[in-house]
Amino acid sequence: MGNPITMTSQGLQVPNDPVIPYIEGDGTGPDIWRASVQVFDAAVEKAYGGSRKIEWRETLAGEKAFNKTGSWLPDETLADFNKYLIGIKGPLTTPVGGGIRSLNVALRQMLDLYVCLRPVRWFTGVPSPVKDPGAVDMVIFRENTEDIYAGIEFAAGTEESKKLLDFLQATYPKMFDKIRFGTEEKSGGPIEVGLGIKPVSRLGSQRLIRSAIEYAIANNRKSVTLVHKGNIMKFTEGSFRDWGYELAKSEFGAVEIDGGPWCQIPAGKPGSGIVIKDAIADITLQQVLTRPKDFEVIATLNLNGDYLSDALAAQVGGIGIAPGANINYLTGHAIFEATHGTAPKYANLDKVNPSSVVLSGEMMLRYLGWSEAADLILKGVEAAIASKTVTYDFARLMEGATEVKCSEFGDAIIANM
Ligand SMILES: NC(=O)C1=CN([C@@H]2O[C@H](COP(=O)(O)OP(=O)(O)OC[C@H]3O[C@@H](n4cnc5c(N)ncnc54)[C@H](OP(=O)(O)O)[C@@H]3O)[C@@H](O)[C@H]2O)C=CC1
Ligand SMILES: O=C(O)CCC(=O)C(=O)O
Ligand SMILES: [Mg+2]
Repeated sequence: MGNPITMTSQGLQVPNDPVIPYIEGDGTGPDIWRASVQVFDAAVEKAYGGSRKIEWRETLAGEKAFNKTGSWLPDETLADFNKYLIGIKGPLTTPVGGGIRSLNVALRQMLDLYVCLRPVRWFTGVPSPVKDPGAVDMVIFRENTEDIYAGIEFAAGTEESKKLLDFLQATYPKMFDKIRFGTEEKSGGPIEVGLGIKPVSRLGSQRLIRSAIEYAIANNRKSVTLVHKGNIMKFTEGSFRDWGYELAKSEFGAVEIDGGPWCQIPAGKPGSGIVIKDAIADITLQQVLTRPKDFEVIATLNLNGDYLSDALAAQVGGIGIAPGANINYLTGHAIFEATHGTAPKYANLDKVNPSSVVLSGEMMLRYLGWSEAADLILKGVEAAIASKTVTYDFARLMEGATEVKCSEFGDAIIANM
């Protein structure tokens, strides 16, 4: 049966038999879930000898939901995550161009999971394209509810896009002039311009950056870097940076160093010594490679965070080992999920690396306060990799490795706990 996790003024209240909803996911999702859930159950059993147990509750989304109910994201699924607070999911397909909008993004927005937390660290022995992967130890805080992911888009040639173009022409003629092919005259025929809106708010930016600074304080990190493209997108990404510095000063007492805008939390305050700095997104993508030690906690907008998390994962072994969480620290709601997608060409082959979901589960157990079980998962993953018993993605880059299936890698983690 199990009991729901709740949130009170004292924080998360986790029973010994919490109900945790899960979505298997599309593509490789079911293979990965089968391997991962065994690892979670084994870790909890070994850590607590039967006094604690997760009651898994399947909840539907994606293709499985559509085939069973005719809805891609049934109301019951949202109700489950609302009621049980904390869940875990596999990847869900999003078609490119037309078709349904992202169900992954929809869940984050509907539950207001404003932090996308993606830690990036290297496990000894994992093959990497960089010389010193151990230098990569970063935690990305990606804003998860705003930016162009808000989904306010108008397809070229539609009545909606024409209306918006007409509005812009009438209200902001100078700006409208910058739309290169925005009139029939300029395009030499029908107007075909897709339009998108990028909302970025002070509240949305600051709650994300606050979480990043609080994380840096709680985890003894040395810096928080605000990553943005504020030189070009001045009033969205530029404001994100400005609001970040403003918050660092007003809430954490940071003071400017070297003439600003970088600032530092002074002696005598929690987090003393932490530097809050900023970097423009394009050079950041170079510098996380060339000077990874300069980056510890990164706070950034939705799209930058999406790009950065896959790029950084490559340095520590790829998205087969890149966990994540979507969290609202105020309500306690959280959905844990891998950084990768459905990898459809490998669906039902029992082949891919389950580590991203396994380590997302490790994050979930730690979030529940079940750190003994979380530690066992880390131990199992580390030892399985050290014994070079790995899935195809690592085996193809490792000398002397034994390639195992997705399910067998799960077994190897359990055997090494
Ligand atoms: N949160 C979510 O649910 C997400 C969903 N998606 C969706 O997934 C679909 C496919 O996206 P796509 O861009 O192809 O990206 P994917 O992440 O699904 O796959 C890209 C490549 O990454 C590697 N890879 C992915 N997962 C694993 C794994 N578990 N183990 C080892 N290697 C892995 C594979 O590389 P190789 O070919 O080298 O073996 C794979 O071909 C899209 O519909 C997209 O919208 C994407 C991201 C997140
Ligand atoms: O929703 C999707 O399909 C893609 C999401 C994604 O790439 C991500 O969250 O990293
Ligand atoms: Mg992504």
